[in-house]
Amino acid sequence: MKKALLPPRAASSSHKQMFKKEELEKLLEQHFGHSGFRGKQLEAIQAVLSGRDCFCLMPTGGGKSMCYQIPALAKSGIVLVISPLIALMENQVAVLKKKGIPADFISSTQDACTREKIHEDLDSGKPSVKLLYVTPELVATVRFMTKLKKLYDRGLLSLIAIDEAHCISTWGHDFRPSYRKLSSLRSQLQNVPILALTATAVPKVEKDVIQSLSLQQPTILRASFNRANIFYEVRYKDLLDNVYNDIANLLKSSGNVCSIIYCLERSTCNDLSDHLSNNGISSAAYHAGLKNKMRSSVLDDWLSSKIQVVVATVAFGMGIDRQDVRIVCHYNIPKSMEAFYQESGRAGRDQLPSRSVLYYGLDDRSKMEFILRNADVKKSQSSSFSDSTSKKALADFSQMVEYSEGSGCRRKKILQTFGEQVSASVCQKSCDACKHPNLVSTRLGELKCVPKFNKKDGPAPVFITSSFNATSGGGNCEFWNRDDEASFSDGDISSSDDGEDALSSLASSTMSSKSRLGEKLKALEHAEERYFQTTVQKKSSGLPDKKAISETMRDGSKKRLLNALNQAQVRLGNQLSDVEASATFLENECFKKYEKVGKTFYNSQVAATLRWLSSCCYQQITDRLCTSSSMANAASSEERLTNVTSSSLPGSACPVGTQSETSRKEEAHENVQVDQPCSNSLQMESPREKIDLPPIPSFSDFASKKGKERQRDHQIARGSQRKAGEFEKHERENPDKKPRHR
Ligand SMILES: Nc1ncnc2c1ncn2[C@@H]1O[C@H](COP(=O)(O)OP(=O)(O)OP(=O)(O)O)[C@@H](O)[C@H]1O
Ligand SMILES: [Mg+2]
Repeated sequence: MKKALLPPRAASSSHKQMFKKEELEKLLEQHFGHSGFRGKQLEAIQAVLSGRDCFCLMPTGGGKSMCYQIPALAKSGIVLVISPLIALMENQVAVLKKKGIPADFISSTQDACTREKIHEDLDSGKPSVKLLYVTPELVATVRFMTKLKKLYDRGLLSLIAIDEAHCISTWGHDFRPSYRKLSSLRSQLQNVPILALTATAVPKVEKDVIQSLSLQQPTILRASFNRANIFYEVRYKDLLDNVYNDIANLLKSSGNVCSIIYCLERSTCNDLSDHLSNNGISSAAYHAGLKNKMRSSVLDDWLSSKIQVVVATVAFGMGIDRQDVRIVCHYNIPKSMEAFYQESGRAGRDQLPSRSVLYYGLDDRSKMEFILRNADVKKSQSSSFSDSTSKKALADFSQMVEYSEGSGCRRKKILQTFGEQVSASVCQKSCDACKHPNLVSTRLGELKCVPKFNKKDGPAPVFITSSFNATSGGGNCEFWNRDDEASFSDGDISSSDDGEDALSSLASSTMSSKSRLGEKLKALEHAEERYFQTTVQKKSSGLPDKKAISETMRDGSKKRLLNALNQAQVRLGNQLSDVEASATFLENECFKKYEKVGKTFYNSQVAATLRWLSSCCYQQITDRLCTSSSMANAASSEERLTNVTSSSLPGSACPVGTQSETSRKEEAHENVQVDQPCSNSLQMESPREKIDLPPIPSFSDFASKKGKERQRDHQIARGSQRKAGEFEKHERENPDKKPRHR
């Protein structure tokens, strides 16, 4: 049956209704229990209620949602809220419903029946819903746009609010291609006011948002970005004995308060979370490598205070709305001040005193610079990404380096980055530099004595660890995730009706990373080569403390080797007699060889061994591990190693160091070692017997071998219909095992 149409939309005067401050305050009090408006809330609300477009810049936790929630209560009709994440929508709708405010969201995660009910309500001519949350993908579909136009024609659309509006700008730190599709809203729904909300204050982003959305003479509101309740602090990893312990102590001494620790890599999240749990701190890891169910349960546990600490990658991002987060730590330096501001801003949303602690490491700086320099490989397919974007990313990052390495007020630095000129008194001693200026400058002085301090423009140290998988674009490092919509899990963004778009962009993005793989490998190889040439040759006598290999690091390596050995067992279908002892043995090999030259070389050797384990055959492993009897000696040899001084290291029962050193890097290193003061002690570790062991492949050999294997698999798959059928069947039966684009 055809639904009765309401008269054409109410006169535009209804859009220009004026509301007094007192009336709006009453709504705020009645529905939300707040006594007064904050920041620019009142101005934003009055602007949109008077029918004007509005661009509203307010800090994280500043109360931007209220700018569209109050108008929804003040006026008839529906406020359409466009939001980037389903989790964010679900959260807000649940809170509003609890308060008795009619709100709903439409997403692919709902069952058909729920969605149908919402559509029926919208079509009814008198919808009960006041706030309707949708994703940008849904807005871009013809079906939904037709529905919106109908609402508009009936005068039932009172406001379009675009939350996290910076996602529309490629200059922002959270660009989402789907936000681009919102640019047609203005022309399709001409008289509805648009409210763009963001906490990203870079002037270029502001301009871009206003232009992209075609906002008409918008009211532009900018609140101060000062988060006065957050104490900012930087700790220097290179000056700490053990960063994990430092974090554990920080959390314990703060009374096990609600905290978030951001890490760059998934493996760090797991390791650090384990460490904290072992130290009696209730914590869990959260990253994209976990299954959806696991992630939801971690999030639920954290939101309900079952666990207090989440150790997460940036996957734990927008929309996390727990009010009482007291500490936000960054275990690795973020890529930009915008990202840092957003992430640290998740602390103290209840306005109570909170802390931001950034752990700054010189290796982290080099690593991030390397990633940013090579970011165009990952993003080459994006039309809007170019070389200059990579330069911009490096420039943005340099602000974080200045923040960390500067002795001035941290708060001032943050605010200045966002174009806010502030007086010296703004901080009120609520950052480490203002509160303990002498201590901060002493630490900076010590930092400058760390040898790698001045190596700013040099090559990045070798950091190709097991968790940095170049063939998948650094799959375990979630640095790119927030920028790469295709990388979100099904539950994060709406698949809506334009799934094909998402699929094609996924495919093209995968293609691009493959086609640029050679380039990336070259860059990696080049960086390694230069590193070995410059750093190793420059080495003078002695090993500075900071290069020493700690027990924690050794334990971490053993764990990684153990994992790799377990994976190798699964891959080869063969069992090793004692995997733990094998891992200990392999770690010992790395340690004995590189203890004298420091952790970078040690890490590099561990990484090479991990790569080797992922591609070698069973015979090669057993050869390298000598015999099972030698293995038995490994554990006891390790005990000895931890207790003896470096100069008295005994030779191992196994022929460590006798393998043919085919890795180019290792050869280079060995050659250089001849001139090193430590070479003698390394030579002391001469083998008892000579056995030719299989080579450890260099990173590029490893990657190209993997590439060839993939190509071969592909050809086989293409050549055999039957096999392809089987593969598809397997994929259907094991949906969870489908490769993710991450
Ligand atoms: N006027 C107010 N008085 C007191 N509390 C308020 C007021 N306005 C909003 N809040 C509270 O502040 C908290 C943060 O609000 P909101 O989630 O809207 O912030 P936001 O600006 O959207 O932050 P983000 O950028 O992180 O999304 C909420 O708990 C909200 O209830
Ligand atoms: Mg918000």
